[in-house]
Amino acid sequence: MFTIYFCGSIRGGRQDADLYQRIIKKLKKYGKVLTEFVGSDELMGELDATLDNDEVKIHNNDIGWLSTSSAVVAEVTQPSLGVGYELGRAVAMDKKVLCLYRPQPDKLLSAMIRGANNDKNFLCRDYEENPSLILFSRTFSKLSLESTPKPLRK
Ligand SMILES: O=c1[nH]c(=O)n([C@H]2C[C@H](O)[C@@H](COP(=O)(O)O)O2)cc1CO
Repeated sequence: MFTIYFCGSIRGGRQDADLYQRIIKKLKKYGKVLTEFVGSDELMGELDATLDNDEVKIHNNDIGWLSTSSAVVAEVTQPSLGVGYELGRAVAMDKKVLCLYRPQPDKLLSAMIRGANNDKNFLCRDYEENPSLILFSRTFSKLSLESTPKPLRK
């Protein structure tokens, strides 16, 4: 099953939480979103309770999901240490990554994120308000095709 690890700011600031929820809803058309709670304070509260509000458990649980994910999608407009950390770990795990950024003068995107774009397995894309399904379908068909093993020639 195609699984997606979605990253979005939590302690970095929740002003884009509704947007995360809308993105997650669209992502669910392509596969299972492992971190649906990032768009919902209610789901996050439930998960935190299952993990005893223990930060080591939260961290290890997330890294476990990250390592099993087929692709990582991050909304990076609202700066977040946790999202930056997840992206670094994702690159180290050789994951396929899509970063989504809404350009704005008071929230400039880190060069460590935009500069990681290689138009191959780390994509960084600017967008306005709602990322289109076309962007996801292009990205995921590219990412999933690339990760599909090719049949061996006889
Ligand atoms: O309680 C949490 N649970 C959790 O899964 N995270 C992960 C998911 C988010 O993509 C990312 C947000 O990091 P931050 O809280 O530094 O903004 O970290 C972050 C927190 C809080 O730091």
